[in-house]
Amino acid sequence: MVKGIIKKQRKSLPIYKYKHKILETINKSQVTILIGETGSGKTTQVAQYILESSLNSDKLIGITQPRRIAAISVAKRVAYERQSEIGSLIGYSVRFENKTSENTKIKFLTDGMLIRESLIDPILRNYSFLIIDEAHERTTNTDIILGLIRELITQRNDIKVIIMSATIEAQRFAEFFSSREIIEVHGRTFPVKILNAAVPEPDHIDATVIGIVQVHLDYPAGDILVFLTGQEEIEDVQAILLRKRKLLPTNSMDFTVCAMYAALPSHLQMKAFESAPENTRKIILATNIAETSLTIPGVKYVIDSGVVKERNYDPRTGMESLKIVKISKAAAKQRAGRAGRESEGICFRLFTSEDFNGFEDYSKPEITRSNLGNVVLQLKIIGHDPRLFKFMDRPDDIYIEKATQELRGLGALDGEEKITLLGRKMAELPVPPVLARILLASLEPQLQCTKDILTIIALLSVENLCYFNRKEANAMQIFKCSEGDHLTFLKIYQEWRKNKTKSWCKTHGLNRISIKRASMIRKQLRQYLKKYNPALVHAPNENILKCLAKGYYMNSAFLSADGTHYRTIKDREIIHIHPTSVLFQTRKKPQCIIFSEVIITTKKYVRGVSEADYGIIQSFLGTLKTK
Ligand SMILES: Nc1ncnc2c1ncn2[C@@H]1O[C@H](COP(=O)(O)OP(=O)(O)OP(=O)(O)O)[C@@H](O)[C@H]1O
Repeated sequence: MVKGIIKKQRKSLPIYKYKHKILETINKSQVTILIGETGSGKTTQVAQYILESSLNSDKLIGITQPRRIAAISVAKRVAYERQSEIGSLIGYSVRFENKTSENTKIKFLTDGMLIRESLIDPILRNYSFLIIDEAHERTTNTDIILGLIRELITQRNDIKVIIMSATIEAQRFAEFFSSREIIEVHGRTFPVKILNAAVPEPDHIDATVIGIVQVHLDYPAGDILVFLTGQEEIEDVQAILLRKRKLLPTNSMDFTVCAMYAALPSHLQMKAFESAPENTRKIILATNIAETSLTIPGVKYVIDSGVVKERNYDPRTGMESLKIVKISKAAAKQRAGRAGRESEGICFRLFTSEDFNGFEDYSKPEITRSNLGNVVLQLKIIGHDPRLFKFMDRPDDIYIEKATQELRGLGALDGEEKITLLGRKMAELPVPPVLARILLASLEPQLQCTKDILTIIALLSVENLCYFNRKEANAMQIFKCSEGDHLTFLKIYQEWRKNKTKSWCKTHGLNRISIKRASMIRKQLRQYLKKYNPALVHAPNENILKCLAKGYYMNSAFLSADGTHYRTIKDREIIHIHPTSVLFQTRKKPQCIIFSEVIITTKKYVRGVSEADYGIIQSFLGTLKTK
């Protein structure tokens, strides 16, 4: 009975009509470009078509996704369609979680995981088919994969590649791979009506809350998926909605709220896929991680704020900034595409149609605006020269030069830019090179501070550890350490370990979800370092600061003579300590600081700030000059 329903549903998808053509093209061409509207069935069907055909071999069909939530949820869906347990015929592999077995034939994985597999086996001999899904998203990892595959097909003529995208950039993908095989799949499952705001909304959060309440009160049953920019906004909107829930008319339907953002533990993200109790509407507050590939059962309405948080790196100053920017037309279409998957849907856009016309067609590929430290490190390990590597969109030379310089400074590359043993060890760790360097420095016999550094790195890997904007207490101030934020983080964690209750977190202004996630990351990082047998003992603060300086020496700054600001040591840029830092209002400001990140708003602010070990900074900068 279930099998019959599934069969019928699969046959009803627009892509089904193209099955024969797709298989024929894959058979005759090494690279196929497949373009199709959202919901046409690309993600769930193409790998199954191959599996069911005579093209199938005893090797794997790999299908990549830019995000882990998509890889997991789509794998589960395909396993369901094949009526098989997840992890057997259909599996997935994402960072820190591998659900595959000897029997696995279709493997969903994040593109980051496929890069990790390339580090070990550059010709990816376990695969006979590689499907790159959502290629239009152009994440850094997708772009590296595209470049690696371009190289790979010259070495393996037995591998077939399918590039899948929802947009008309097909021609560019085809040119990049010198392929003439483009298939366009027309049609979508169900129509989605688009309703635009009549006038521009001055505040996207207010507009979102009003929009949610209106849809809830005025529209028939069906869940609502809402796009916001980040964890903090999601938590704020969640709190407002829960307050408003008490004021709802008694005759109206109830609602539940769940969240979906990258820093939320997987099992909580997956809650969005569970159906709400009877007569209750599910409202899912998500970032753009819910933008592509996902089918969230029950969702009939999408509310699109029209904005996204974008990370940009400036190689001239070495600073990274996070800004809320308008989304692209392609992203708006993807967001709308999350409705209309099980039945007709509506997308409420909190921007006018004129606004939409002014959006860029696509957002700029991430690789052209990111710190390339990790990219250069990974390419070096696979054996590519980043300066000659064929990127689909080449980052400016300065991005590669800066990353190479940084890696040399960190000791990952030698004077001739060859990868060092330290560099190889750094690449094994699932954190950016600077943090990997700090973790490895903590193992040095004269520092021996791995226990504490693990905690600090884990806490730096989560967002919004403390609530700053609320009237309640804030853990940073309660556990303030005069040496700065990193040791304050450590103290917070140590205190939390003694008392992990919800109420303790609340009275200490601590975000429980974030600290629990940090604890999980800490455990996983500890696993990676296990082979070095670290002495897991507490270390003096001085050692911890020395260790941090070894990674953050490029992010160091001196206090100005009048004590009002700092200037970065490398580029003489003026920076200010962010008000959330414990060093913001301190009476005696350190002469020299290191910092974890820069936030550019009205001024250039630095966050995650600590007193620096100047001796170490000086010696590191010295080595950089002599190289
Ligand atoms: N978990 C699910 N539950 C119910 N239906 C699903 C599920 N996953 C997929 N579907 C159905 O299969 C259709 C095709 O989904 P699929 O993800 O393959 O499309 P797609 O073309 O890859 O779209 P997109 O690019 O938007 O991800 C959906 O529109 C929906 O009708």
